[in-house]
Amino acid sequence: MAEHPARPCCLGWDFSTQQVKVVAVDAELNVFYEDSVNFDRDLLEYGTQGGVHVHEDGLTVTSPVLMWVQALDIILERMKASGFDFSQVLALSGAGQQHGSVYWKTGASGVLTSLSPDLLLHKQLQACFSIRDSPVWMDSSTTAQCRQLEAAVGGAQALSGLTGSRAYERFTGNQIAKIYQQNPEAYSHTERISLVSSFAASLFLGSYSPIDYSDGSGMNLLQIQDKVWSQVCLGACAPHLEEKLGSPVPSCSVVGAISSYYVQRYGFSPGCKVVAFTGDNPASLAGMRLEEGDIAVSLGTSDTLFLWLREPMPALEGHIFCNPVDARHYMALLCFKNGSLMREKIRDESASCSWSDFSEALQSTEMGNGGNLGFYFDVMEITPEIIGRHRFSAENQVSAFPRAVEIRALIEGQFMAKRIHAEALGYRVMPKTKILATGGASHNRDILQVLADVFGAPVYVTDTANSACVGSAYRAFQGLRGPSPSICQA
Ligand SMILES: O=C(CO)[C@@H](O)[C@H](O)CF
Repeated sequence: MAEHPARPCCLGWDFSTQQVKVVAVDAELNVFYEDSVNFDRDLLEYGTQGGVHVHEDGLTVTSPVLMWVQALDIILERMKASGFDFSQVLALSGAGQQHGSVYWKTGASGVLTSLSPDLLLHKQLQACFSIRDSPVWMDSSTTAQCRQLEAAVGGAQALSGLTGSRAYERFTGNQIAKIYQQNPEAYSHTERISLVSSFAASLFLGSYSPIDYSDGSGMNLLQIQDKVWSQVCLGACAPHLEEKLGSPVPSCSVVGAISSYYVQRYGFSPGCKVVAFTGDNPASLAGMRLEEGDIAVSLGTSDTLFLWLREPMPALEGHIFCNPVDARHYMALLCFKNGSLMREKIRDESASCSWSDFSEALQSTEMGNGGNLGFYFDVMEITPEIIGRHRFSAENQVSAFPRAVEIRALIEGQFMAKRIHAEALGYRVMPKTKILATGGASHNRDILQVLADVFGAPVYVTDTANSACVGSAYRAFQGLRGPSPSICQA
């Protein structure tokens, strides 16, 4: 086998909804290796669609936890077969789809700490989970538990002020409450509850990894200011929950050295460090190298805004998480369901299905659209909860606009809504603000010009395909540097 030159690196993992992915990043931050296992394509025996099972009630959505474990086995075996030099891995970190949860059965820690290097992980962990089908972020079956939690803390705004979000069905505390209420025996046989991120870190550690502040902010359980579990929220969800969760840690913490399983089976260095894993969106914020005052706008099927905040103002819309890069700061996520599908509908109706006609309409109309405003929600919007098309001239509400006015009204309305909701969460445009645009619509310069005009800031286009993985590798390097008193300790 040709000798590869030594190339010290960090690995970044992403345990996402549809796949497990890994990148290797060298000291110059170049990605020189990547691989992925797609659950639907490569693990047919689990029968998932989009990596999940949607249950008959149409609300419950789960993923088989052993599928995630087996995907990791496949990637590691492929890396080994390709001659990847694991001894050069200085540290690793990773991301997981947010809000999903893993339930380790009583006694599982004994298996995790004594893994045999002669066997694959999924063969050894078969009996380690009290819940074999983990609830994931697409689940919306816990509305009753959401109302119970909000009532326990004094309402939706009170919960948002405490944990960064009002109660959401996908948030982990509500999922745990449902399992406790509907499957108390499984809950009583659970010794540890992980997020997908800390579950993945546990596989590498060979012991239970703590939950990090940033992903823990997506549970409706963590007090985001004090960075401790909220006793009133824990108590409202399930008994003895704090001991099952363990104590949360700063996101850039080194949580331990890699398990001897990987040293003996794959040739990792015994000194390889494991840095706390976090949620996919916090990891993406790191991967996009966002700084204070910056915004990342993902213009896809739904539009997602990533904000870096110093002084958050928790609201009933959007989510505030502890910042994964600087524990003194925060990040916010705003999701808008009426994104590209809405833009495509108006393109078809008012620009003859042509993006070039759409662009010409934006070029032929002035910023401010002569005082005409439009808000377009053909599906029930998340932010805020509203549906329908609403048009206003400078004088009053109207039922239609000329074609070119309609197009500018759509785009200006979408971006003004983003700025208004961002500022409601405490975001402020700063002189150094950069806007990073990604996703389909970021290929249209005329749409980006409106984005720049609305925010009064320069717009840069970025590719975020690997952002969660690459961000995780960056965070592994950050963890290696050791806790900077200012930014790693809250
Ligand atoms: O629910 C979400 C964020 O709150 C999603 O972006 C998941 O993190 C996707 F995995």
